[in-house]
Amino acid sequence: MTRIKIFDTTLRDGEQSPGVNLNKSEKLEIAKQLEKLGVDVIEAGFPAASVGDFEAVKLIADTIKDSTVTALARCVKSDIDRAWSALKDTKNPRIHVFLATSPIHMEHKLKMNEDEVIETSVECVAYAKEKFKEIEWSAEDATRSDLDFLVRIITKVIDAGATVINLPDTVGFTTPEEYGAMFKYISENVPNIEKVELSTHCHNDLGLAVANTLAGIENGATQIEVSMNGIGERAGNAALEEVAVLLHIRKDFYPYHTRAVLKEIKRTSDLVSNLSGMQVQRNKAVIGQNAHSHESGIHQDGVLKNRETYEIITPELVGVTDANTIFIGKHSGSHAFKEKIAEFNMSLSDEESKAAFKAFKKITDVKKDVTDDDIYAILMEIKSESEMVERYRLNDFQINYDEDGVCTAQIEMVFPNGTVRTSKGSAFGSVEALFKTFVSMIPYTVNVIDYSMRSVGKGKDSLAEAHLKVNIENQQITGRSTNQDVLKASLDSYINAVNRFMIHEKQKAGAY
Ligand SMILES: CC(=O)SCCNC(=O)CCNC(=O)[C@H](O)C(C)(C)COP(=O)(O)OP(=O)(O)OC[C@H]1O[C@@H](n2cnc3c(N)ncnc32)[C@H](O)[C@@H]1OP(=O)(O)O
Ligand SMILES: CC(C)C(=O)C(=O)O
Ligand SMILES: [Mg+2]
Repeated sequence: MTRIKIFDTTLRDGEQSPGVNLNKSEKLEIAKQLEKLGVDVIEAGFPAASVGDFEAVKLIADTIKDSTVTALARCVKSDIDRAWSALKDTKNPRIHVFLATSPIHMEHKLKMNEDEVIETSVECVAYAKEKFKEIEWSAEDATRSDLDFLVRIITKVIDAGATVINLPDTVGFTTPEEYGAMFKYISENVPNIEKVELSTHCHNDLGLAVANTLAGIENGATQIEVSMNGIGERAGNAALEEVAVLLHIRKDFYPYHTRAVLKEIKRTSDLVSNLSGMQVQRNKAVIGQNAHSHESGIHQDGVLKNRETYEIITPELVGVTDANTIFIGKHSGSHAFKEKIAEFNMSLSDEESKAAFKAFKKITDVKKDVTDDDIYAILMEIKSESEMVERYRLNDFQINYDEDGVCTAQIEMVFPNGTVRTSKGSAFGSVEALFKTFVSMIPYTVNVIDYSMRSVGKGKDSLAEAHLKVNIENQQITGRSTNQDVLKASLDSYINAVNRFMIHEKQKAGAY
């Protein structure tokens, strides 16, 4: 097994993501977590870029003990001096210098010819060698560079003292076959190549960053430059968590391993996402919210019988402790639904289970996220509909508005004991009048804590969904109802909360 070193560039290339700006204590916090994650090299920033970045690199360099700390510099003496001032007190200071080698960058950006690029690179590596033992030199835009020019310049920078040669796919242009071939060509044609370590640095513009990184590894790279959650310039860099988990999961096929502590992945990902403000997409490989969830009935049934039918990465492997592995939704089947019912510790007859599953499927057609609360409400509804459960039922209601804007509600209810009663009440709003009238008819003290309404679906015939949180006799209960009429949905959500309270009370008393 060949050991692959992880060079994390979350704090440098990752911070180059548009909109990301980390302060020095945030950067230190991330660096400490990267150290726990077991990364070999932390690229802490670009000290010449700003005073803040210089201070952050210095703070990280002075604090981190188990990882090498490095910083980026152009082939400019003052950049190298600045990097040295920031890094000199760390255990293994490494400088990372770079210069572009592609025709387009040399001609239009640097305005240098090939010989000048070689001379500048050699001079800067030699200058850096006066201070640093470890020098990484990057051929920026290597994948659009002439291979024989790369052979010439790499030979010279190794002679000047470089210890790591990085071949970046700066603009995410290459493909696995081509990137692998470049590493092979460089390994076979640079005469002094055995003196250095080869490194990948892949961008994700064509969605190939991880595949290209793997191709680099298969062709001689022993260091990979990656970032947490794949953040970085434009479409980002190869995602650390994806490559590390890939090498672990497919160790049957790839003879490589890293030092990454995989169970620290989730914590690191969350920290980077929170501090950078770059949210992780739900379907992101390895770490997205959906990465460990199964929604469709056939998959859920398989997973319930044996996780490995549809799961290659366990949530525990990457430190996910709160995975909703069986996501109950529109595509779920009865096996998964039964499993969910069991979580509520409620015994339902076969008839009741079938009715609950039918009601659940009906809701999934109109509601995007069916929560545990929704399922609980369905189960309560089913229970309360069964013969033995007494409950309040709405027969009819009316609202009248007078000239002063006062609303009067009239409600006709069937009581739990079967009697029918009507009552009236007034308020300045129709919902308030309904709530006030209903509460005057029941023997409980109720306080509304929260009431919200949202539309389900689109258009004028969309459904109104009312959510209510109330305190009944010192217990917090939620009520929910969906209807095309907002007032009916509101009143039903109140009645639903009171009925649920009554079921709770009966459950407590051991009635069922
Ligand atoms: C592929 C990458 O990710 S490279 C890293 C990119 N990261 C960053 O640029 C973030 C930090 N950068 C900065 O804060 C600023 O760009 C600084 C402080 C480094 C430089 O700022 P300025 O001096 O104002 O220059 P500016 O950024 O506008 O232009 C870059 C200059 O560096 C030159 N340059 C670019 N790369 C290199 C290099 N590797 N070595 C030497 N010079 C270089 C450019 O040709 C240009 O020079 P010119 O002024 O003679 O035309
Ligand atoms: C500075 C270099 C390594 C870089 O980030 C790139 O080329 O993408
Ligand atoms: Mg980059």
